[in-house]
Amino acid sequence: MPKVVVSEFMDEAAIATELAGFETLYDPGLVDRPGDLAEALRGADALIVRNRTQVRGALLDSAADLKVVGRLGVGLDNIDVDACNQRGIAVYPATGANDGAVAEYVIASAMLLLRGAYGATGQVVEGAWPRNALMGREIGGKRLGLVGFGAIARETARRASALGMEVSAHDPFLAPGDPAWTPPSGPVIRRDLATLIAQSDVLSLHVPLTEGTRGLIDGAAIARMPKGAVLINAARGGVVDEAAVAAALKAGHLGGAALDVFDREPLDAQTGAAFAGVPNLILTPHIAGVTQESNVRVSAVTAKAVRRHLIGP
Ligand SMILES: O=C(O)[C@H](O)COP(=O)(O)O
Repeated sequence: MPKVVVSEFMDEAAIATELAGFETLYDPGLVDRPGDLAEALRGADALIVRNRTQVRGALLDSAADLKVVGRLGVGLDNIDVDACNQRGIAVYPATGANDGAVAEYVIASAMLLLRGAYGATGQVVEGAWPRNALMGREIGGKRLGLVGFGAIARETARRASALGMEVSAHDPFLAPGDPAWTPPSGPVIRRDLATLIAQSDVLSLHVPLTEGTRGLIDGAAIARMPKGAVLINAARGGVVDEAAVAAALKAGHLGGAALDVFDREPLDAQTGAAFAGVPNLILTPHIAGVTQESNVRVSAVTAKAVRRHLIGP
């Protein structure tokens, strides 16, 4: 009977249905107990993780029988894919299963930050009526710039087009003639990165963290964004210079920012302090891709992939 270890949270119904008959250890706390995880991986055929379990080095050494890693998400920066390949361990990301969740997060953040009307509940309760101060902006007619135009960015573009945004994107890996640039929801303008940064009212990031994308949106890039623009990072921490975002919000150059991902997760006292008192800022704990619905989809896709790999269709 194949042995499966799940070291972070997933939908338990997917374990019950897709991994029925397997010896499955589901312990979402294992990610924080490396010794127990190493012990659990002895003799394990499969490991299922989210984005916190570091699948590399010592962990792989403790998992001599591992054949497959299921990733409950799409980012692979917590997995040493080359080392897995060398050891003959297959890696399955849950491609496509959380696209809609991230796209909705981006659109919702853009609307909240442009409109700026939703932070006044306390004032209204107290009898204030700050109508002029809360006269925000509409999303319709605004220019959305997508840095990276993969599956999540395309879902974001579809929703943005429906809301009347003009959508542009930069993606050096996507050929100019690729049909993705002309989806049924309306054409997406292909731009170089500098133009995209300079001509977007809302700039949203959709790239993995690589040597090529680390620090891509630094202080200089932010300075080239139009005054009042909104920046959204639901991709990976490290792509954006967090201190530069805080400074640009404080200075009033950026009109708003939503950060779901950070260089260091969770924030510590020092990194958190950098954001204290910064206006028009939404911080969320790497949750853009995680909804009740996407958790069900991602878990099912991942458990199915692991099952197929171990025992076939
Ligand atoms: O890479 C992803 O899909 C997102 O970061 C979500 O990952 P998670 O499933 O580990 O939360």
